[in-house]
Amino acid sequence: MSNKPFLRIDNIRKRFGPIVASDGVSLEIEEGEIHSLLGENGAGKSVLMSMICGMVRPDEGEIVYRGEVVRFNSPREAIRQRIGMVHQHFMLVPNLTVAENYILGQGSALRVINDMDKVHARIRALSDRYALDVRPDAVVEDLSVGEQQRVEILKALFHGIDLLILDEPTAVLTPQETDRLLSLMGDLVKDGKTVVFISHKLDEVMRVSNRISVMRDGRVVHTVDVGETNARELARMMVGRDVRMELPRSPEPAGRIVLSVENLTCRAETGLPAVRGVSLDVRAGEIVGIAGVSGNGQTELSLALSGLLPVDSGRVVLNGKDITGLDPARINASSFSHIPEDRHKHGIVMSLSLSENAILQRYDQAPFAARGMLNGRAIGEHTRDLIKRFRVKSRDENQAIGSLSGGNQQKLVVARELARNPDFILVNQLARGIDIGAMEFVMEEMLKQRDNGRAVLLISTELEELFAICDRILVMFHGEILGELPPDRSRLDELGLLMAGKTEQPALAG
Ligand SMILES: Nc1ncnc2c1ncn2[C@@H]1O[C@H](COP(=O)(O)OP(=O)(O)OP(=O)(O)O)[C@@H](O)[C@H]1O
Repeated sequence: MSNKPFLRIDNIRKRFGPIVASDGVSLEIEEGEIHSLLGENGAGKSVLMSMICGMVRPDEGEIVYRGEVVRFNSPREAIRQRIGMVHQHFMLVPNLTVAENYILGQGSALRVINDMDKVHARIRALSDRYALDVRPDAVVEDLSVGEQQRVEILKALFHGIDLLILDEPTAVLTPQETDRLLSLMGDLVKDGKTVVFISHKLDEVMRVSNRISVMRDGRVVHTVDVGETNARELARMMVGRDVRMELPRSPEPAGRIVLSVENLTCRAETGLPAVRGVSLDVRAGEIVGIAGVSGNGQTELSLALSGLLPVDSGRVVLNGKDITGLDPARINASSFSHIPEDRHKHGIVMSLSLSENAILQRYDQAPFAARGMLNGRAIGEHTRDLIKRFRVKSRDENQAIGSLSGGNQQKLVVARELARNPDFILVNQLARGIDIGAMEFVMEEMLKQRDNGRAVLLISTELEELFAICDRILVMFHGEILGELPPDRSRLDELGLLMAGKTEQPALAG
């Protein structure tokens, strides 16, 4: 490694109106290292990476890359300088092939068509070299989430990047796919690439990093070598206190059936079958988990339960009452809370304030409304209480929710839904994007709900989330429930196999 750092971020400041996202942040990335970036929700990780990738311009400070001050005006300019980022939400065009995605916007169609053989050959060579299993002629929408992520990574390599930024890449992967990604990161650095890895999962960060930086309040407050730290210390650096990794649980037996799903079938928006005869019960005082790789019908199951997707056949019964096919507002009013997978689409209205979002389903009910008028004081008090209890990082309750960091938006949705005191809580991705300190708190709140006799159905791709709070875990694959397991970490491999659709061990030869 040379004396000059590969990438030096020097005293960068970035404000959004009164909000300080980067408060004089400085960071050095060395060539050939895996550098992880940790920090609480709203600490400023995404904004910092967006500045390195040309998506956001800093107000002050310098980015020095390979010894030269750089100012990127677009991601394309950053890619030209060999800096690429794989975002949490993939940027691929679903109905095009892998190769077509890679050459989008790359010069004249004629030249590209003539070069298509070369493009395919280059993709195959890179795929072989890094064992990525990417076929250049595969259509993106036919691929699983894990495969699409490999397509995104290979795209960055195809463009010849030397610095790869991965933003929470393991959030949607099975344990097996996560192992594979972590070892790929190792192979990339062996070939001289440099990786920045953003994650809230400390075990992964400990496994792959050379160095780890922790951000707080828009600054890097610690940079440590991996050999000199451990997960517990990292958690403390992030959150400023000890974080409990295991949550105590009371052994209360479950009570009456609150939600019963009988042989439910529905189709995805594309018209293809998505949920194929799912039956399950959730009882008062239990948390039932549904594990699975995303794209196996979980989205449609939760939308169908909450009235957001038509049901083809089967029944949903809540508190003994058939709610199948009711409109979402009526389901919402029947003691049914929903923490949705896609909070932007189904959870919040980005342009509205925190207050307005806090009472979205209850704006016409006491104490928030009386005689047809909104009661601003009651709404304000309620919202401030949610913000305080769930530590939603925000200026005040009148701020637009769209300007909060992703994790803080999620905290407000969870706070709102739990405050409604429902009998049944449907959760799809509880802690999506939430940092570990907040996750501990949110999980404790879920366990309190359980202990107070609520029934919870928790759909998640995060196994840690499921193991931490579920009483039993169902595994969903291709629209069906393939099996049930206790929340026992020693059976992680079994769970991973079920998530990949394997219900039986292969027969022994002979
Ligand atoms: N476009 C914007 N307008 C206003 N404020 C913004 C904007 N983008 C980011 N912020 C603010 O900047 C701060 C840092 O946000 P950032 O998204 O970088 O946090 P983060 O560390 O990535 O958090 P998370 O782990 O929740 O993703 C937050 O307080 C956020 O509200």
